Amino acid sequence: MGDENIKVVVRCRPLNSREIARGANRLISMVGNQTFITRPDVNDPGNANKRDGIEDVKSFTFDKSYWSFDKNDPNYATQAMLYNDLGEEFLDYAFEGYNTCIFAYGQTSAGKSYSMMGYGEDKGIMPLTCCELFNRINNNKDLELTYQVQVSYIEIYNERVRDLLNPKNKGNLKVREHPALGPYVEDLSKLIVNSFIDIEKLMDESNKVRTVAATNMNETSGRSHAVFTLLVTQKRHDTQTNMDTEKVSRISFVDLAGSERANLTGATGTRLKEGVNINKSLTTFGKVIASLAEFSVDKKKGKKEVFVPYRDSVCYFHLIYC
Ligand SMILES: Nc1ncnc2c1ncn2[C@@H]1O[C@H](COP(=O)(O)OP(=O)(O)OP(=O)(O)O)[C@@H](O)[C@H]1O
Repeated sequence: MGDENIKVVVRCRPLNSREIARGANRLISMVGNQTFITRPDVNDPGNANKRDGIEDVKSFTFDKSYWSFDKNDPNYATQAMLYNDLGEEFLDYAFEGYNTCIFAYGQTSAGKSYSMMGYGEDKGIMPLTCCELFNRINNNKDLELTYQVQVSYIEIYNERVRDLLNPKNKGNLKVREHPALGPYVEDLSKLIVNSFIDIEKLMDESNKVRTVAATNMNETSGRSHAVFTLLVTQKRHDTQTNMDTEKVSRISFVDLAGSERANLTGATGTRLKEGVNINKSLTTFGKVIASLAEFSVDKKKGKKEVFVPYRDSVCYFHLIYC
């Protein structure tokens, strides 16, 4: 985005069984922070004329390109590498009192849930960050400082907000706007947790509740956006002045629903309606990010206002302010 406050990274996953069965070729390669995409018909002599004047390989530059194509490759980017690069920095900012947010965006089966949550022993950035948060808290030697950690977990499905920590609350939670604090979800549970084990238990329970349905493209396709938030309160008691001060920061992890095209997924009926809502909110996401990027450029030129369409989707009205 060209803004030092936003980092954009990309990760390439291994071919899945469906792609291997189809005899799919790898079109992606990565060098340093660059990602290259080769045209699928590059070796097809029959298409040589069509390719005239069009690049065979397109290159894209990101803050970092993670190569996770082959677990046996010495350059394979592990979950720990992603955490070390991104999660550590998040925690540093949180302890300084800043709010941070990480989104995983990509089409279904791209590896969003793998990178964010992880599967089995391959823990993703979310659990690894939570684990290290408690390591740092437990290693705190400053006797004037105490911590409180709260978590909330929501899913946004068909533009409706649902509390994953209180699934009995089936309702459609309202996103409201506080005049000073900005948007918030009304009646959302915020549970106090005292250890990483507490968080693991909550995640396990709530992930079972998450709206997941198999599509043609991914057996465990997440059909909803999921937002897990850590609210960290640092309380300092100054023994000399007998005064208390508080620093509150928020870390939000967002696992977006797949950005697939409806015809590829074989979606009909409810699945198609979901797809339409998912794409609507992802289109809004694109517009919001583009407007923020424009704002960042215009701000440098002295322009003060750019319209950012947060309200076009309940998802971004809530998320972008996280
Ligand atoms: N970096 C990786 N290394 C190894 N396997 C991976 C990696 N990323 C993804 N996978 C595997 O690819 C499959 C699809 O990944 P995942 O479920 O994370 O996709 P997704 O983007 O969350 O899809 P959806 O939007 O449909 O929920 C999973 O079986 C996962 O284990």
